[in-house]
Amino acid sequence: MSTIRVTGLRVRHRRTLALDGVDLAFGPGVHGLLGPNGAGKTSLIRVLATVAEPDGGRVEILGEDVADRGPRGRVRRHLGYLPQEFGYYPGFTVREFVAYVAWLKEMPAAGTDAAVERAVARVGLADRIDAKVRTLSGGMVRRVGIAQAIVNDPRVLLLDEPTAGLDPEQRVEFRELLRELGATTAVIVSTHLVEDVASACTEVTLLERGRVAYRGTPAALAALGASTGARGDSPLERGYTAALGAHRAPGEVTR
Ligand SMILES: Nc1ncnc2c1ncn2[C@@H]1O[C@H](COP(=O)(O)OP(=O)(O)OP(=O)(O)O)[C@@H](O)[C@H]1O
Repeated sequence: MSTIRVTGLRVRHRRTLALDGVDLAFGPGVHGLLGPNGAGKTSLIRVLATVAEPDGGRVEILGEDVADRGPRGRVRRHLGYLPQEFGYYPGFTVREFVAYVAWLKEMPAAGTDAAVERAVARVGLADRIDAKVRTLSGGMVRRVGIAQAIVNDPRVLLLDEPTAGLDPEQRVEFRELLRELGATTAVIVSTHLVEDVASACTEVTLLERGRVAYRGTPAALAALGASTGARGDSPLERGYTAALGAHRAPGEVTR
């Protein structure tokens, strides 16, 4: 059984069809979500995070249909979510903020202190745990965002552009953490950086204008680029361009 199963998913924002009948399934592993601006990545992640309701289709997470309130509440305890724009309380310390999220996720109070310390240590901020969030750099705040997403040891972890704002060293560390988490968790990461996909992802889903343009391993995507002679500075970039080109109507201009 897949951890996440999405069938015929449709999401509309006013006149824009952000997701147009998407069928996808995800199990444990690190799943990279790629696609041009406006492809529908954030719309998909928000529906999976149960913060947005779809306009059509079905979303099952951990075997539960999240359209129903009861199952949705149960599923939320097993979700971790880092939105693209992540709101936090600057006056809280790292410890207070992550503990607050643990409380929101209805974690049993007894284990919370240890879980908060563990999550903060995993993102490399143990020495700043009692610092106020407002005193941290942008990259560190991003790591606090990741800590709050993993504090409940989620079975489904949804990260919307988590590497934005991280420096190269932090990115390398973050990818290691992703690989570790992916061993047991269904991790879905949207990113514009093909390097994130190359090194950390077990599978790639490429969205384009609300549809799935490609699904496969990073190696298969890179191979696609090699066989078509598409544009790009790395094998994966060439694969990305080739997959988009194949999905678009013939003769259409590449954005
Ligand atoms: N609140 C909104 N109101 C109107 N249109 C929206 C809204 N949110 C998204 N859209 C539109 O829906 C489409 C999909 O947007 P979405 O943010 O899901 O794409 P994305 O792949 O995450 O893009 P990006 O890479 O730029 O973050 C786009 O055409 C976007 O303009």
